[in-house]
Amino acid sequence: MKNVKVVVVGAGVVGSSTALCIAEALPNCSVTLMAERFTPDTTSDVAAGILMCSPFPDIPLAQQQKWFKESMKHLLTIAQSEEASEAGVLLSSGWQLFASVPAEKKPFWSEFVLGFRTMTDQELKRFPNHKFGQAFTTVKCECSNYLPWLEKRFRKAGGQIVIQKVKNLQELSTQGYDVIVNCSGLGARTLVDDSQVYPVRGQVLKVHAPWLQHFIRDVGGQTYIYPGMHSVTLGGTRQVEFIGEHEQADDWRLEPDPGDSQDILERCCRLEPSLRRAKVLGASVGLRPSRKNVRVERELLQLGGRQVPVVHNYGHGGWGVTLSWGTALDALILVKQCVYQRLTNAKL
Ligand SMILES: Cc1cc2nc3c(=O)[nH]c(=O)nc-3n(C[C@H](O)[C@H](O)[C@H](O)COP(=O)(O)OP(=O)(O)OC[C@H]3O[C@@H](n4cnc5c(N)ncnc54)[C@H](O)[C@@H]3O)c2cc1C
Ligand SMILES: O=C(O)CCC(=O)C(=O)O
Repeated sequence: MKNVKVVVVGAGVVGSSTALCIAEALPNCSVTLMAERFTPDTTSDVAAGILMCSPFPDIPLAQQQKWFKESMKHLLTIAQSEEASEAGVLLSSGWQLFASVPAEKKPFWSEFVLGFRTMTDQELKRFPNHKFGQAFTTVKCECSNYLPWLEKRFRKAGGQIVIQKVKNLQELSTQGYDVIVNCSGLGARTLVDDSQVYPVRGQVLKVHAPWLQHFIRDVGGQTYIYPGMHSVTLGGTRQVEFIGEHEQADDWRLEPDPGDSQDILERCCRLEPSLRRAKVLGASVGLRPSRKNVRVERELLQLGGRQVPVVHNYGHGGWGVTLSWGTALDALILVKQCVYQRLTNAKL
């Protein structure tokens, strides 16, 4: 008999990873993954899925390093196993370029990717507009494969799937859930009334260019070329304005913009001229669930006449694939605390 009912709201890469971690670690709990949209209709399905990251300003770097390291370890294990093709997880090598020499010559995650080094002058020659570059091997995670793979593993661990929009957390309490895990991404704006989460629109193109084997990322220019399993992803856009030092975004358009597509293709062709002969397969748009700092914490809420613990795990912005497994493991620790409290209180 399953003694504690846990519900995870949200089936993007963050919710699916979190639900799987809980289901595998707590076999005596009943775990339900509930969402309005599943793959292939989530923001996560739009992601290029490359493991890199920009830091969040107010979260200790050591914690962010741990998240990166855990995700990398998990995905590298898959990439090096016979599951790699089904899970859509592969190694990806290439270059990250800078127009001028950056103050920080190494990102905070440099020791967790493979073979991180500064590019040689010889390598930089083909990029005359860039003065500095880094070469390394990271992981690329194709969410169109990875999300169904996570879902399959979740079901195997005894998890249940429910397709449903949650109007408010009270209804989950009324349905008898003992612990609520909120992985609703941008949906947290309405679900938990968090106006700190905002959409940052991103558009990408998929092209057929099987001759490309290396990624190229222009850090300042928002331009990237990521060869993958099925196609090459070209990006990107980051539709956001700065009001003073604060980002402000109100672009909710989900349909691809032909002007953006043209601009992306132009920028990518400047970096990699062979793309002029590539066949464009399509364009897609996602709204990054951005927040100054990702929220991984728990609180106790009064819902429908009883106190219910809620664990939050949302607001990963442009780096949700990268941080998904690391933050899921931290959310699991918080869920374990809630379950422990629930069981010890129940005995009193
Ligand atoms: C163009 C683009 C490229 C990107 N590339 C990368 C990359 O290379 N690497 C990387 O790390 N990240 C990348 N990202 C960022 C990444 O896509 C996001 O950080 C990630 O998808 C966030 O995952 P999530 O699970 O939090 O949100 P989502 O994928 O948006 O999932 C949210 C889930 O919550 C559900 N939900 C919301 N509200 C409710 C509700 N009220 N009731 C029920 N269900 C609800 C939704 O239906 C959905 O299932 C990219 C993003 C974009 C747009
Ligand atoms: O920025 C990148 O290079 C990777 C893609 C991404 O994370 C994004 O577009 O948000």
